[in-house]
This record gives sequence, C-alpha cells and structure tokens, in this order.
Amino acid sequence: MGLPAVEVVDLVKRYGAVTAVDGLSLTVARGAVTAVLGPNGAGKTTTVECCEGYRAPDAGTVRVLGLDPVRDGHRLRPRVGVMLQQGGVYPSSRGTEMLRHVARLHAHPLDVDALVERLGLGGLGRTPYRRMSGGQQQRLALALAVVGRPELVFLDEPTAGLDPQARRATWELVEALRADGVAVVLTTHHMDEAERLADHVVVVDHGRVVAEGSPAVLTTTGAEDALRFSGPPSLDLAGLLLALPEGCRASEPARGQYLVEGPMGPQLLATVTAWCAAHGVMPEGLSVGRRTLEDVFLELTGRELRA
Ligand SMILES: Nc1ncnc2c1ncn2[C@@H]1O[C@H](COP(=O)(O)OP(=O)(O)OP(=O)(O)O)[C@@H](O)[C@H]1O
Repeated sequence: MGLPAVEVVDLVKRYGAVTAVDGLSLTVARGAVTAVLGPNGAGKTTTVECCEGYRAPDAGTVRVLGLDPVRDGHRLRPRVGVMLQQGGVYPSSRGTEMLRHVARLHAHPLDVDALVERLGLGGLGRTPYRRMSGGQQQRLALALAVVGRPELVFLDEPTAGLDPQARRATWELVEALRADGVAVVLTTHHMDEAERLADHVVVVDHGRVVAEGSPAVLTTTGAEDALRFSGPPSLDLAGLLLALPEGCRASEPARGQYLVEGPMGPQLLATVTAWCAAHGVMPEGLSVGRRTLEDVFLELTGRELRA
C-alpha cells in the first residue's frame, strides 16, 4: 500500500469567528476513490483547499504525497490535479487549444485527443472559455485537472449541473484514473455518485468526520433492511413501535421522513401500513430495501445532503 496519498490529522481552520474545520482527520489511499460527503457548510471545500495548499491550517497537519502542500507547493503542482468548483480557468482560454498547451507542459501527459473524445469536448478548439456552456466549462476544467497524468486529483463537485450523459462520461473517467493507480478525492452532494464511485466515503459535518468506510460497510453497519416513507411530521413513533415486533427501530431522521428498521418481510410491511391506516396517515413514497448512504447521512446529521 505504501504511503497514503493524503494524510490529514486534527486539522483546524477558522475564518474569524467561524470554525470551518474542527479537528478533522482523514486518509486518502493511492489508487482509490475517496468521496467526501457533507451538507452545505460542513467544511469539505476548506479541507480540500488545505490539501491543495491554498490555505494554511490553524492547527493540525496535512501531508500530500508525503509533502507539506503549503511549503512544498511547487514540488506538488506537477503531481497533483485540481478541479475547482468555479472553474479556475482563465476566461479567455480557448477550448481544447488550452488543453493541448497544458499537456505540453507535462512530461507524460494523457492523450489529448482521447480525452477530448471521452469528455465530448470535440468542436471546442478555439471557443473561449467564457462562451462555453456551464457543462462544457466543467468538463474542460476536469480535462485540465487530469491531462498531466497526476498521481492525485481533487475534484470538487465534478458532476454538479451536468446532464446524465456528461455525468456518466465523468464517472467513466474517474474509474479509468483509479485503474491507472491515481488517487481521486471528490466532494459531492450526490449519494448515488458516492455509492457508485467511491472505495472510501468520509462523511463530514460541522467540520468533523462523523462516519467513514466503504459504501457497503456504511450502509450495512448497525442496521437491517429499512422501510421508508414520508408523512406528517412528529408521528407517534413510540406507538408505532408497540405495534412492531420486538427489536425493530423506528425513527424520524428528518422532519416528516420515517425510517423503520428490522427483519423486513410482508408482515412488517403490513403492520406499518395498518398502523398508518389506523392513524389516518398516507405513507407517501413508501419503499423497502437496503439502507442507502442517504439514510445513513440523514441519521448521522439529521439533514438532507443535497443543497
Ligand atoms: N472565505 C471564507 N470566509 C469566511 N467564512 C468562510 C469562508 N469559506 C467558507 N467559510 C465558512 O466556513 C464553513 C465551511 O465552509 P466550506 O465551504 O468549507 O463547506 P462545504 O462543506 O464545502 O460547503 P458546500 O457544500 O456549500 O461547498 C461555512 O460556515 C462557510 O460559511
């Protein structure tokens, strides 16, 4: 396994009176995808910016490829790719011409034509960045982050606002990077993205890690299958529990959203719907299945992940 790609220990970062990151520790393995999940304002971007060397920690340590990203920034730059949320590309840059230029600055760049094809950037040869659509700008920023064949890439919400086809192309590129041994750190609000792509998920809230593990471990730890529905807030869950077999759990992780966990089967489903009927509650969006990362997240933070 060797040295991790990133090692953050007890990181603290404040903006005046706001403590954006509050004692956060995480490790990013090489050749794996690590997703950092969390609600708005959780401290994801600040953490990533400390790893990128854009911000100096107030306390704690950050090591990237064994180096200090602030002090050794010049040594890390050719080895680390960064895709920022807001482009980070000069507005006058011209499409794939810019990409070819950046590729020439690197010793072993990726094949530009293949990258252009993969991300659907053909036909943008001299189009100025500012004239591109949001999705095109995003895909170009991604291409610029990876064209130098970095050992580590940071992707901040790489698929936000992309159409399904571009999203899929981005996912396939991330998978290809991992297969090439690249360490990928991505921040996202999309549970399905984390479940599909990540080997390791780090859930951040209030500037701290509240849970971490593989998607499979996070979704199976401590719970059986789940039944979910939404309805009016503050239902009498103690009453519902009395109707359920022993060992079941019922909770309202977010206002008006209910989660029943226990040995799932037709009997449990019938008991819950009968209880709802007896209380005049229409269980909207009723579903049964494995817990999703979204459920785990709601339970941990009481908040929806999406903005
Ligand atoms: N430059 C800044 N100056 C002051 N406060 C900031 C600054 N950047 C972030 N913050 C605050 O720090 C906290 C963490 O913000 P951060 O952007 O790291 O969170 P995030 O998890 O990336 O959120 P989002 O999902 O919205 O991007 C928030 O309370 C935010 O308002």
